[in-house]
Amino acid sequence: MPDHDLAELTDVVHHAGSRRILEVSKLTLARGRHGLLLGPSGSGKTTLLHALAGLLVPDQGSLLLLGNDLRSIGDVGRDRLRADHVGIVFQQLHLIAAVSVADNLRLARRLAGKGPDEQAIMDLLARVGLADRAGTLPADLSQGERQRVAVARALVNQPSLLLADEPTSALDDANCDAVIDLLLEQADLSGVTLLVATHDRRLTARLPVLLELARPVERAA
Ligand SMILES: Nc1ncnc2c1ncn2[C@@H]1O[C@H](COP(=O)(O)OP(=O)(O)OP(=O)(O)O)[C@@H](O)[C@H]1O
Repeated sequence: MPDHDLAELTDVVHHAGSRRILEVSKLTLARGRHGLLLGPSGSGKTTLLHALAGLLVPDQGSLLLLGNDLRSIGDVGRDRLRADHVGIVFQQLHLIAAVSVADNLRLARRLAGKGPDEQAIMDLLARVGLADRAGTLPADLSQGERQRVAVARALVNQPSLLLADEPTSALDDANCDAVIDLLLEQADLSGVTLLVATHDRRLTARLPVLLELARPVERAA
């Protein structure tokens, strides 16, 4: 694979209506360099994660993912790139409630156009401590266990980049540490680069801040 950065954003701006909700002059993500995207509530962290995942196209600027210009490759190209290279642990997790833990991982593979790989699915569930919960519905798990499923699902397609949106903000210190331990351990085991979007400054003790977003009111109109 060519030796380019994982992602490179330059002069990215995005609006919701007439409001400027994201402004990034420069962000480079290098392979293997885990880090934080830090900013207060409403500063555009989720918007930026969605842009990196090709879920939205920013109004202005350049956004390269593994050397591919996300602006010019179209919806199908962005879907393909995301399926092949990006895993996301959403803030609200978005597990599929109607199917089992293992089926959540199987579905993620199908949606990415990949065949079933039962061994990989069971290995991942074992890695996050859920080998014996494969047949359980998400509703019958604790919140911490559901988050573990979401991490396993985000890794099941062997992405290059693992994005996690506010994974710790509602947690006490011990659980905050446990979640960041989980993400770092699993990212390293999978050889994935981790980017955590958060307003939780406790995480600065664990990961370098790669980009700090300003409060919306501090941004130029
Ligand atoms: N589709 C949309 N329509 C209108 N406003 C939006 C839309 N998406 C985001 N916004 C606004 O853009 C700003 C940035 O939102 P975003 O969710 O990216 O921030 P965030 O930093 O992730 O916030 P939080 O930490 O609270 O999740 C917020 O003020 C939000 O209300």
